[in-house]
Amino acid sequence: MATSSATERRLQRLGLHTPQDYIVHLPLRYEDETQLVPIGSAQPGQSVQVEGAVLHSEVQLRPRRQLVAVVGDDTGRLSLRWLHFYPSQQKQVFKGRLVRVRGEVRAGFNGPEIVHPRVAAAGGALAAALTPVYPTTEGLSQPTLRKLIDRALESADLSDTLPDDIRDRFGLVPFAQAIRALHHPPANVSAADLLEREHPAWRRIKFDELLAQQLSLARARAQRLSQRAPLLKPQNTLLLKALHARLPFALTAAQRRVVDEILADLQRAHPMHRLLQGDVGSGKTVVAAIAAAHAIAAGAQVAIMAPTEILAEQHLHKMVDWLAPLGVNTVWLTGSLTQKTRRDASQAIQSGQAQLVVGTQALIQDKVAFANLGLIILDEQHRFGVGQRLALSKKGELGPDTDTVIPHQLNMSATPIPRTLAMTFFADLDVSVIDELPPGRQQVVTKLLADTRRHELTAHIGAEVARGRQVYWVCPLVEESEALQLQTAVDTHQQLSEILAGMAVGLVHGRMKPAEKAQVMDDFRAGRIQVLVATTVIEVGVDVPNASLMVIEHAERFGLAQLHQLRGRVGRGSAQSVCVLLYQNPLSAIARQRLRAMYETTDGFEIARRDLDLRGPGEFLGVRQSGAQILRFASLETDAALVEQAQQLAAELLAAQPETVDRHLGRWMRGKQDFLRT
Ligand SMILES: Nc1ncnc2c1ncn2[C@@H]1O[C@H](COP(=O)(O)OP(=O)(O)OP(=O)(O)O)[C@@H](O)[C@H]1O
Repeated sequence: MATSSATERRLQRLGLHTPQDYIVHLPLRYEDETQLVPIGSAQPGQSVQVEGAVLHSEVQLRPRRQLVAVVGDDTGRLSLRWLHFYPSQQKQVFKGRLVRVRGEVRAGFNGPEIVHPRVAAAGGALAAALTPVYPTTEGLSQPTLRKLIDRALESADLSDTLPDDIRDRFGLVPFAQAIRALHHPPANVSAADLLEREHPAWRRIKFDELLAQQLSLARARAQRLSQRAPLLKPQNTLLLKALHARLPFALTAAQRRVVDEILADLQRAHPMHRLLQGDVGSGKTVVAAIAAAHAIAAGAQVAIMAPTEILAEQHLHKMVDWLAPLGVNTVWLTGSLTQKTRRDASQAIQSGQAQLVVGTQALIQDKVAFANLGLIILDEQHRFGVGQRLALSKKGELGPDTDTVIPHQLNMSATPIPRTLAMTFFADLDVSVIDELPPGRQQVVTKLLADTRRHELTAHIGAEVARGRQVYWVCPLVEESEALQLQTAVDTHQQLSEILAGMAVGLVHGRMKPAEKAQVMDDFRAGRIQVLVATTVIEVGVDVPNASLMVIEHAERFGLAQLHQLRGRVGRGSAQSVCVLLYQNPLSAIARQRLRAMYETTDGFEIARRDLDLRGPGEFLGVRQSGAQILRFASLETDAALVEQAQQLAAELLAAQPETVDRHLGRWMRGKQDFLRT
C-alpha cells in the first residue's frame, strides 16, 4: 500500500518507521464484531452490534439540526443519532431497510440510543475475530493502520529473541505467537481478557519490554564502570577525625553505614554514581560533609550544588561551620555575586586554591573551570535538568592530568523513590538509604483545618512563641501568576504582623534580593524572627530545628511531595511539632486524597508510593516534559513481579549470553538508550 506524504508524517508522529515499529504498535482495545445481540438486551455503557429494521428516520431541526433514526427487532428498539451527518449517512437509514448497527449504547431521553453509530447493510458475514483498535493520530484511520500493520506482520522478523529454555522457565509464550494474538486475537479470547493485559500474550510483551530496559541500564552501568575516576585515598585520617570531633552529635547507625558505602566508592578508580536517599530531616548534610572531607583530604576539589540559593547558602553555612576551622578553603559561587567576587571565586577554583565550592547552577557555567574536581554533590538532583547534570559532570573532564577522568557523583534526595521505580529507572545508580531519624525526634502531628477556622490559629501560634519556639506560615501557590503569589505573601505578612502584635514576624519570598533573603533566614535561624511568612522558597532543605509549628495555606493546591517537604521543615528538633494544613472547600477528589495521605502518614516512602499512584511514574520523575514514554506496556504499579523476573534474567543474560542481549536490545531499544540513562 503506497502512503501519501501526509500519511507518512502522521505515521512518523506515532513513531512508526520500520516494520519492527509497526509490529509493536499494539491495540489499545478491541471491538467485538463477532456477534450480534438482540436489541432488547443492549444496555447503556455496552459496545454492541445489532441488526434490525429501520422503523423511522428523520432530520430534526430542534434543538439543533440532527439525523435521528429508530431501529427495531422482535426484542426492542434503539434510537440512532447523528449530530453531524452527510447525505450518504442519511441514505443508509431509509425506512424499512434492514441494517447492521454498531456503537456504544447510552441512556437517551427516549430510551437507549447510539450516537454516531456505524451502519451497514444487514446480513453480511460476521467478523471471525475481535477487531483491534490502535492508538492513532488525527487523520490516520484505523483501517489504514490495520493494513500497514498487517503488511508489517508479513515482512517483519518475528523470530524469538529468547531461547526456548528461558521462555519455559519464565512461562513465556513465543514472541511471534504473542504478537500475532494481540493483532489478531484467536477466536477463544475475549476482549475483556486482552483489555486486562493479563493474557499470556501481553505478559510476554511486558516482560520483553522490562527486560530490554534492564539490559540497557546494565549496559550503561558497564560503560560507566569502564570509565576512569580519580582514586580518592587520603594519606591520613586527620581531617575526618577532626570533623567527627567537631560534630555536636554522634552519627546514627544508618548514617555510619551510608558513609562507609560512599567512602568505599570514592576509593575505586571508576566514577561513583550514587543516590543518597533519606527522608526529610534524616541528616544527609553531614554525610555530604564527610564525603567532601574525605575527597579533600585526598587532594581533590569538591563541588556542592543546590537548586536554590537559600539551600545552597545553608549548605555553605554548615560546611564553613564544620570545615573552615579545619583549614578547608571554601568558596561560594552563585549567580548573584558581583562580577569581581565572581571572578575571584572562578580564579580560586581554577587555581585549585578553592578546595570546596558551594553554589547554585552558576557552578556549571562555562567560565568556571576546576583544577581538579574529584567529587560532585548534587542536592535534590531531580530538580536540576538532565542537561545541567551532564554539564557538571563534564566539568571534571577539564582536569589537567587527562581529559578522560570523570568525577565521582553523589546525588542527595529527600524524595524517596519507591522500590520498583528505583529498580527500573535507576538501575545504573547505587542507592544508599538513611532509614533512621536522629534520636529524640517526635512525629509531627498533622492537622487539617478548614480555612474558615483560621482565626483559631492565633492562640496556637502565641502559645508556641511563648514556649520559645518558632513558626512557619507558608503562603499559597498561585500558579497563574507569580506577581499575585508575591502579593499574597506581602498581604499575609501584613495581616499576621497586625494580628500577632508583639511577635517578630518576618517575610521571605523568591523575588527578594539574595542578600535580603539571606538576612531574613539568618534572623530566623538566630531566633530574632519568631514567625516566618514564606513562599515555597523554604520548601527544600531549610533546617531550623527550633521551629515547631508550620501552617500551610491552601494546602489543597500543593502536590503531595511538596507538602511532605514543607512539613519536613518542622519536627527537626526534639520538641513536639505540629503541621496545620489549611484548606478551602470544595476539595477536588485528588486534593482530598492528598490531604488524607498527609494526615495518615509521615513516612516519606509511603507518601512517595501514594504520590506515584496519584500521578503516575512519568510525572513523578519529572520526565514528562521530555516527551518520551517510559514504559509503553508494562505498569510499575501492577507488574512488580515481572520487573523482578526481568531483572534476574537480565543479570543472567549479561553474564552468559551476550548475543541474546544484543538481539533483544536490537528489537526493543532502537534510539531509546539515551533516554533511559538520564
Ligand atoms: N546523628 C544525628 N544526631 C542528631 N542530630 C542530627 C544527626 N544528624 C543530623 N542531625 C541534625 O538533624 C537536622 C537535619 O539534618 P539535615 O539538615 O542534614 O537533614 P536532611 O536529611 O538534609 O533533611 P532535608 O531533606 O529535610 O533537608 C540538622 O539539624 C542536623 O544537624
